[in-house]
Parts: sequence; C-alpha cells; structure tokens
Amino acid sequence: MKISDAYVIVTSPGRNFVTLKIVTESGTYGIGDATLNGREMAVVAYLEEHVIPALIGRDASRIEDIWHYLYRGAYWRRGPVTMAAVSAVDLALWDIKAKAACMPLYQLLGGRSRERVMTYAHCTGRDIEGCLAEVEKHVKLGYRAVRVQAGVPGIPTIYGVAKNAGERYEPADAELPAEHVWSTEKYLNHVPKLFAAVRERFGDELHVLHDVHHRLTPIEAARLGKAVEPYHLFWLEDCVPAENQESFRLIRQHTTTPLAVGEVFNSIHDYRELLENQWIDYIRTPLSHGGGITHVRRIADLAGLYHVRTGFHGPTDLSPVCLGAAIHFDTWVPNFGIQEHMPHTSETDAVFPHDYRFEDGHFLVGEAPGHGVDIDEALAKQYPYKRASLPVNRLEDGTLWHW
Ligand SMILES: O=C(O)[C@H](O)[C@@H](O)[C@H](O)[C@H](O)CO
Ligand SMILES: [Mg+2]
Repeated sequence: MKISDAYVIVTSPGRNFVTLKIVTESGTYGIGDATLNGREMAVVAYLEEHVIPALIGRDASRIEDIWHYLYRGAYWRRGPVTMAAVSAVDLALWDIKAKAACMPLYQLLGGRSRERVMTYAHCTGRDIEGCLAEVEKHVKLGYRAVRVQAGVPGIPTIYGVAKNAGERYEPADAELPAEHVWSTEKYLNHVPKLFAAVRERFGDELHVLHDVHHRLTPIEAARLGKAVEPYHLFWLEDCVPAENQESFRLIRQHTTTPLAVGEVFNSIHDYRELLENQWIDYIRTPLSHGGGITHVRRIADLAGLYHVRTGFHGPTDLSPVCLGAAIHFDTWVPNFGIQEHMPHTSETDAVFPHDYRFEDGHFLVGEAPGHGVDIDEALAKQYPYKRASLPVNRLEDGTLWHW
C-alpha cells in the first residue's frame, strides 16, 4: 500500500474547493477535502510544499502514524491551515483503507448506529415573514429541523441572511471582504420575536436552531439564551467568540438554552475546558478542519463522556467530500446529534459524484467502498480558482467587530 502519487486539485464550480488525491502503487486512490474558505491557497501551498513530498513512498495503511508524523513532525502544531492539510490527508487515507477493505467507511469505523442522519436546513428571510415562508417550504421538503435567521430592522446586511427571497446566502460573496454594519442592541431586541413567530406558526415539535456568528459578549449571550428559553431552541450556535473558553461559564450559569460551538476549532484542546466543565451541548468541528477522522473521533469520544453530541458544520464551503465522509461518521458515531445541510449547487455535485442521498429531512449513507465521493478531474479543470472572501463586521461607529 505504498503511496506513489499525491496532488491537489483546485476547482471553483460556483465557489472554491481544494481536494487532495492520494494514489497508491496498486492504483487504489483516496480523496480528501482541504477547503478552508477564503484561505484556500494557503492550504494548497502547505500541502504542495511541505506535505506531499513527505508522503510519497509511505505506507498508506499507517493512518495513525502518518497523522502524528504530520502533526508532531511539523513542530508548528494546530492552526486552521495546518489542520486542514492534515485533515485532507487523513480523509484520503481512510478512503483508501475502506476501499482496500471493500467496505463503506461507516463499517470500518464500527458499523451503523442509526438508520438515517437527521439534518437541519437553512431558512433565511429579509424579515420575519420572509423567514417563515422559507421554514414552510423546508418543512414541506421533510426537514425536522431548521436554522432560522432573519434581517433586523436598521441593520442593512446581515451575514447568514440571503439577499433575495428564495435564495441562499453565499459565505464568501466578494473578492475582498465586504464590510457589514452590526448593532447588537437592534439584534437583541429583534431576534426573540423571530422564534416566537416560528413557534406560533409551526408549533412545538419542529427543531429550531440559530447561529449568532460569534457577535455577542458573554453577558449579552446570556441575555439572549434566557430570552429565548420559552421557544426551546435545539441550539444557539457560536454566541460568543470562543478563544476564551471560560466565557461559557457565565453563559451557562444563566440559561438552559443548549449551546453549540466549534466550527472554527481545529483541535481537541480547543474543547477541553468547554467539555470538562459541561458548558456546551454540541461540537461542530468538521472532519476537514479538525484533523480528519483520526482526530475528530477523539473529540467526539471526549464529548460523549459529558453527554455532548455532534452537530457537524456542513455549509456549502465544505466540499461534498467532507459531507460524504461526515455522513459515514454520523451513521456510526454513538453520540450523534444532527448534521448541517446547506445543499451544494448542481455544478458542484457534478464535479463531485457521490452516493449519499437526501430523503425526508435525513441523509442516507451509501454502500460504496470508501467514503463514497469521487472527483471528476476533467470537469473540475473547467472551473478555475477565483479569489473570494468572507465579509467583516463593523459597529455603527466604525469599530471592527467580531462575527
Ligand atoms: O453555521 C454555518 O454554516 C456557518 O457559520 C457558515 O456560514 C460559516 O460562516 C462559513 O462556513 C464560513 O466559511
Ligand atoms: Mg455557524
């Protein structure tokens, strides 16, 4: 199982994706997602200059050893660029191992723990009514869980809310970062009305989620969590920037609203205090940023000790390779919670043929050996890379703010 070749494929079928392909002497290959939205080419350079030359000739079956070789060996541990590169290698190697074993990846992980994987859809509107119309649409499509985000009067553009009715928002919508204006006061006064309206219209059974995109301080997050308790959210996501894990102590002391965090984390160490103190309820780190299956399953196991479940990040800026592998992981992991689902465009789906299926608000894992996602390299070549950036947030007085 010697690695004979490895290379990076960058393609932009509507948005940028970075894919690592690892080929073994026998011809069996695996692919991994190395996309880091808005910083794609940094990961490409990391892989091409530092990782790929050191992979050639290694035994592809030694996944654990290669993980530590890349993680410890770099000396510079952790960080999103490093970990996106390590993740891509890890996902490609698990794909190869499962193909060599003629098993779908979930079987190799330990087999099926559930029949299907519950997903949540994004529902956004310029105002509350617009958002309710989207919820209605998604409930009809079979979703049991929806993430609701609505425009706030007095705030012209909010990240996470689509520009026009019926559309989806684009996470990286400009070549250089667009500048948005943010008002915490306006947001905090408005957002509980959205949840009240959703519960009034759709009743108690629908799972309702909301993403704050790191914009609040801990005491503001505590106020929001408390205010929305009557609407029993499934989770409140990224309510504060999480570099300071201790912030969650204060939030937790004030509210029973479940908390999700971790889409920007890339290591088990980012979670340690949050988990050991039982300050959170869901972990969000995707397989393509958290060190692949090898590392994320350790995070999931640690989380399980504290009744914390998975709720993996699944926006359009993670490729179908990451989503496909996630569906295998979700099918196996004992402490599964939910999987985010922001559907890829048909152009993206054509570049990445896959065997997972969406049905009635759930994903169904495929039975093909490996993670079940491939890349059409000829088609990928037709979509050259285009620089694209996430926006930045400023307060009304111009101060640069979190988001
Ligand atoms: O919960 C989510 O899906 C998100 O917060 C995304 O919209 C991210 O911001 C995006 O993936 C960044 O690249
Ligand atoms: Mg989020």
